Amino acid sequence: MSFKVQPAAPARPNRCQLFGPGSRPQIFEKMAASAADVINLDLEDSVAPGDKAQARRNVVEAINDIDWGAKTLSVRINGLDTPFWHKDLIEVLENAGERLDLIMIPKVGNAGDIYAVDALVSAIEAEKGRKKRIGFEVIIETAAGLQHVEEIAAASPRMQAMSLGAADYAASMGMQTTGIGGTQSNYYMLQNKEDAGDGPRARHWCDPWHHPIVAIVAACRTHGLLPVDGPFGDFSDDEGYLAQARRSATLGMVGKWAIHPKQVALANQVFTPSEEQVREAREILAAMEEAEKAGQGAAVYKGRLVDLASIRQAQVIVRQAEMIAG
Ligand SMILES: CCC(=O)SCCNC(=O)CCNC(=O)[C@H](O)C(C)(C)COP(=O)(O)OP(=O)(O)OC[C@H]1O[C@@H](n2cnc3c(N)ncnc32)[C@H](O)[C@@H]1OP(=O)(O)O
Ligand SMILES: O=CC(=O)O
Ligand SMILES: [Mg+2]
Repeated sequence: MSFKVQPAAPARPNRCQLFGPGSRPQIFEKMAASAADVINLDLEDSVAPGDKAQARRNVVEAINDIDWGAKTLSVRINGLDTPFWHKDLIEVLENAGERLDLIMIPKVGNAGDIYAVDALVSAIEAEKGRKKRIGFEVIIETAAGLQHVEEIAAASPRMQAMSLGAADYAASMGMQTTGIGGTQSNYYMLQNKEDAGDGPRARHWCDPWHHPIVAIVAACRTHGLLPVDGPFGDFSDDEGYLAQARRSATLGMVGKWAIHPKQVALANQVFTPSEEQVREAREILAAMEEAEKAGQGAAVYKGRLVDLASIRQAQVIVRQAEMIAG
């Protein structure tokens, strides 16, 4: 470990973030009744430009009037390249009560973007005498955002989480796809001609999201934020969603967005450590306790090596399970 100890991420469940357009108030109560840990009321890309003003009013009313239970409540504002973002902040923060937890900033390109939002939010909080400090979550979904991911993670003490926005990321990178997340048909390795012989050549699909996911996880873990996987657009493909979520969980992400209510249970399933995973982690901790008593730093568990690093790995799973159980 470096002399600088890795800071802990916020200790709150973030397995699923359910999105809903701010211009569709009919679904807000359904969002509140869902099993998502985080609710994102959207003022950005799911709201048509002509509906932005009404959507702000809907969102303020929903924050003030709906019982959101123990959920983390977030509003996604418009990007800093639009004429909407400052009014999103002013109208929401001047009129919504203290129930609001987070502001989500999309298309963040560098730490200066966070600084600008922080300055405006701080001024409104001070003027209105807001008691609870609003936290920030951001979406890494542009080439610049990926290049500056670490400075963005470190940009403000308000920062709590970072998501990968696969749709805008693909557009910004010039990727040849209209799919939102998941497997991309043309991104594959082809078996060597020689190895295939006379038979058909096997294809192995690669993961085009691997690099940004790892970059986001590393930046988040370095600065004590929650790394989150973003949208999976084809909500008729449960298996595809599960596969994407499992890859993200394996790489260290703590949750994934749902852009349809049916995806909430899928995210919760993947990002809640299973009974089997927790049992095995506890057994490893017990095996290491025995090893320590015997004056050993390494032991054998189910025929494989476990050592002091295994304690840290097992603790990730046990702590995650305990935090979710409350
Ligand atoms: C891709 C880049 C991004 O930025 S993603 C984040 C921004 N996008 C969004 O917020 C979109 C969120 N999702 C939606 O607006 C809707 O789910 C879309 C995809 C349009 C589908 O809506 P719809 O055609 O009504 O679906 P459906 O008939 O299958 O609905 C079944 C029941 O569920 C409800 N529902 C729908 N969406 C939500 C939601 N987001 N949260 C909570 N409930 C939702 C519907 O009202 C319907 O309910 P009921 O069965 O009639 O009672
Ligand atoms: O905002 C999300 C995205 O995928 O774009
Ligand atoms: Mg986006």
